[in-house]
Amino acid sequence: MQITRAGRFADVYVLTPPVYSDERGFFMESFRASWLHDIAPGVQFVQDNHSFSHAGVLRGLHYQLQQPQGKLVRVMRGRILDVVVDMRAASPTFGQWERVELSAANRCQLWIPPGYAHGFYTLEDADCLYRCSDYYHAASERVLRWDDPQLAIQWPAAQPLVSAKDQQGVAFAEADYFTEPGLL
Ligand SMILES: Cc1cn([C@H]2C[C@H](O)[C@@H](COP(=O)(O)OP(=O)(O)O[C@H]3O[C@@H](C)C(=O)[C@@H](O)[C@H]3O)O2)c(=O)[nH]c1=O
Repeated sequence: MQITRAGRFADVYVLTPPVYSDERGFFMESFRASWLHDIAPGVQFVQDNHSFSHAGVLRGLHYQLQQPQGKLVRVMRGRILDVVVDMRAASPTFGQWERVELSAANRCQLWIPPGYAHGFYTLEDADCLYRCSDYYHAASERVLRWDDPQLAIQWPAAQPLVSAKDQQGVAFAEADYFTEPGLL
C-alpha cells in the first residue's frame, strides 16, 4: 500500500493499494480500516455513496457545516478529476485547492478529511464510490461555486453539465467556513 500526500495539503492523501493480476484478472483489497490509522486516526465510516455520471459532468463543490464528512473516494469505472478546497478558516492552506485524477485504471483512492469542499469532473463515463465518516445532512449542506474566479480551479472543460443546485453555488468570499478548531 502506497500512501502519498496530495499536493500542498498536509492531511489529504492518495492511497494506491497493490493489485495482484494473473491470467484470471486481478485481486485487490479495496478497503482496510488500518490504511487510515496513521493518516486519519479514529475515523469510522457510516455511509457509502455510489454515483454514476456521464462524461462531462461536474458535481460540487459540496460540504456540510454540521456533521462534516471525511470521504474516501474511488472510481470503479471511467476517470474523474477530483478537486478539494480547504474550507477551514484557521488552516494554513485555507482557500487553496488541489486536483487528483482517480480512475478505474489507476485504482487510486483519495482521502479527504472533514473540512474540505469536494467536487469532481468526469473525464469519461464514471462510477464513483465513496465512504463517508458522517451521515448526509441536507440542511447544512453548502455548495461552493465551481467556477469561482477567486479560486480559479483549473477544470478541463469550460461548460460542464452541472445540476441546478450546483449552478447556485456561492463564491468563496461569501461562503460559510469551518471554524471549529477540532477540524485542524
Ligand atoms: C449526497 C446525498 C444525496 N442524496 C440525495 C439528495 C438528492 O435528492 C439526490 C442527489 O443529490 P446531489 O445532487 O447532492 O448529489 P451529488 O451532486 O452527487 O452530491 C455529492 O457530490 C459529491 C461531489 C460529494 O462530495 C458528495 O458528498 C455529495 O455532495 O440524492 C442523499 O439521499 N444522500 C446523500 O448522501
